[in-house]
Amino acid sequence: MIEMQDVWKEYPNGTKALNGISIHIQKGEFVYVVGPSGAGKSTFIKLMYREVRPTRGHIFVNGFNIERLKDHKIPLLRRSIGVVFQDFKLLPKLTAGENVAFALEVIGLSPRQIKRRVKDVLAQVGLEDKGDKLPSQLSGGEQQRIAVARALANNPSVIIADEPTGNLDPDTSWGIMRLFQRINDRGTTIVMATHNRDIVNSLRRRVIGIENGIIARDEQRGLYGYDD
Ligand SMILES: Nc1ncnc2c1ncn2[C@@H]1O[C@H](COP(=O)(O)OP(=O)(O)OP(=O)(O)O)[C@@H](O)[C@H]1O
Repeated sequence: MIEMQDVWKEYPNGTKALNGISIHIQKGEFVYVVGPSGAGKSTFIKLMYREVRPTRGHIFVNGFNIERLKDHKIPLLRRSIGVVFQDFKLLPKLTAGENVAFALEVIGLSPRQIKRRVKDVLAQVGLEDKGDKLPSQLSGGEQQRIAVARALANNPSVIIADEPTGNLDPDTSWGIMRLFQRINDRGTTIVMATHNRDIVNSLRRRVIGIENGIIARDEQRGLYGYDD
């Protein structure tokens, strides 16, 4: 499902972000990516949806060969992956429902199919009654739920989340985690970079620790393991 073979990433300014990463993540897994600031977590995650390209190595995601993928095939890859960010990245002038619909309109569904799918994913995140609100009219936790609904819209086999609880208070963060858990229970793979020690130590799952651009540890039911 997600495989990296000896992947290196050096940014154009010479920063060596990843120095030989090999990893295999199977369908249905729930994986935390942890490590000190600047260790390479975001780079590791961005490689999966080809936001950045590896300097060398091989990456396969959902059957796509990432480094060989032609530009016009990138949307196909991204439709098979839902991405959730720390700062939600909702379009501010669109309502919650329109933000979700936007992810669907690019794939050519009919207006009726879009409407039904938007309703369905908003219900999955518990916000079926907030579809008409603008992001600015929603709390941080609600905005993140809408972002999760948008990530779910195309029924992806993987959800990739980069610090999804980083801007949320503890209670709201747990609400988002319960949502990810439910999504994972239905078979969707979750890869989540996080600095949230409490969550990693309480909701025990596979932990991949990245330090200085390499995999320092990879544990089933691991712990957070850092003091930050
Ligand atoms: N676009 C870029 N150009 C140059 N250097 C970059 C770029 N993006 C990241 N880096 C550098 O690559 C290294 C790894 O960064 P990355 O964002 O992957 O780390 P991280 O583990 O996600 O950090 P954090 O926990 O602070 O988000 C850092 O030294 C960072 O400064």
